Amino acid sequence: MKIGVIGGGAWGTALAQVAARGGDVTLWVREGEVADAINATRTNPLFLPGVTLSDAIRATTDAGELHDTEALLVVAPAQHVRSVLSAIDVGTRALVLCAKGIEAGTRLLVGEVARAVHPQAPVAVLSGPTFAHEVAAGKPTAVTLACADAPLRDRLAERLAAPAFRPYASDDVIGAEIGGAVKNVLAIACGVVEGAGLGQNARASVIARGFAEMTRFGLARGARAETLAGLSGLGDLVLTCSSTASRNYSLGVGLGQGRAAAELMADRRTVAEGAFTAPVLREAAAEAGVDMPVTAAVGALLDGTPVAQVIDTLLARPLRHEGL
Ligand SMILES: NC(=O)c1ccc[n+]([C@@H]2O[C@H](COP(=O)([O-])OP(=O)(O)OC[C@H]3O[C@@H](n4cnc5c(N)ncnc54)[C@H](O)[C@@H]3O)[C@@H](O)[C@H]2O)c1
Ligand SMILES: O=P(O)(O)OC[C@H](O)CO
Repeated sequence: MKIGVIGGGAWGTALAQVAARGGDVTLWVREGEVADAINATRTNPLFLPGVTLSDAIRATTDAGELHDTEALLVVAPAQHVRSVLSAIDVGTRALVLCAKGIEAGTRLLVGEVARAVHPQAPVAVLSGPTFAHEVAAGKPTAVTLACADAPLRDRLAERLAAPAFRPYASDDVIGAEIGGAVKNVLAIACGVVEGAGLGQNARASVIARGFAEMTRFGLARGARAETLAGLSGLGDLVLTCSSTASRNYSLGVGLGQGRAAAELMADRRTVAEGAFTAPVLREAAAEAGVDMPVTAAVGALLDGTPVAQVIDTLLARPLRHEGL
């Protein structure tokens, strides 16, 4: 199975490196200088510095060069998945969504966006605790690979698997997507706890209560609890809520220090998906009648509400039962 990768950021490049262990890979990238650097120097200095890429990866800015691939890993940022996919003749080839987020305006998960743009294409989701630089370095990593079509899922898993890259099969596509989208917002919240100096107890509480709200939202959208408690949900939540290697957590640290979201987001070339997901997740939760106080707090901070006021509002909420 020849693999195409759409998106030459850190994660697209790392996944191209994973797929290149099993054969040739065509990597579509948006920036000409990134394609040139990959083909000429076997590096992506803009988005994944310090990694020597496989000779089996060919980078291009011409989506037409994806024509001979059988499956496409979609790794553009969530807000750009629609425009990027609209420019590609996908047909009935499998689309493996690897971005984590919810589209603003439509409130669609990226898999739902893919189905809307290419209704003939089968959809899978690859998600989990996966810092790109660790995957590219060959460090042991496990992911959820969710797809309703079991034979296709097995073929994809066999094609991408390696001793240090273990896909775990699931048929809960929506659950895998919701975990990845929501954890980015919760990672911002954990960064705020760090930036505001609120302590380790508070961070653990945000992880646990954040997981409760991820689960409430997921169940309301038809996800299964076991998926949310797996690699793509709790696993990724723990990773990104614990490390400044997470762009979302780092953004939260800045917000917690009282810096403005606009200042923190200005001129950045890398994506912190939680900043785009938080407002749309807040809307989706309200629409579904799901209480998501941590998400609401992150949304308020991104809107410019002072950090002390946001924390006071969270802590002043009425006492409640711990269950969902
Ligand atoms: N980096 C990771 O460790 C990691 C791991 C798992 C999942 N992801 C997810 O993968 C997705 C891509 O993230 P990344 O880390 O590879 O990106 P990145 O931050 O490394 O790079 C930014 C990407 O955005 C693209 N981009 C910018 N403007 C664009 C536009 N107008 N249209 C289309 N593309 C545009 C750039 O070409 C580049 O590919 C995100 O949803 C992210 O949450 C990232
Ligand atoms: O750097 P972040 O916060 O975008 O996290 C990257 C991945 O999603 C971790 O699994």
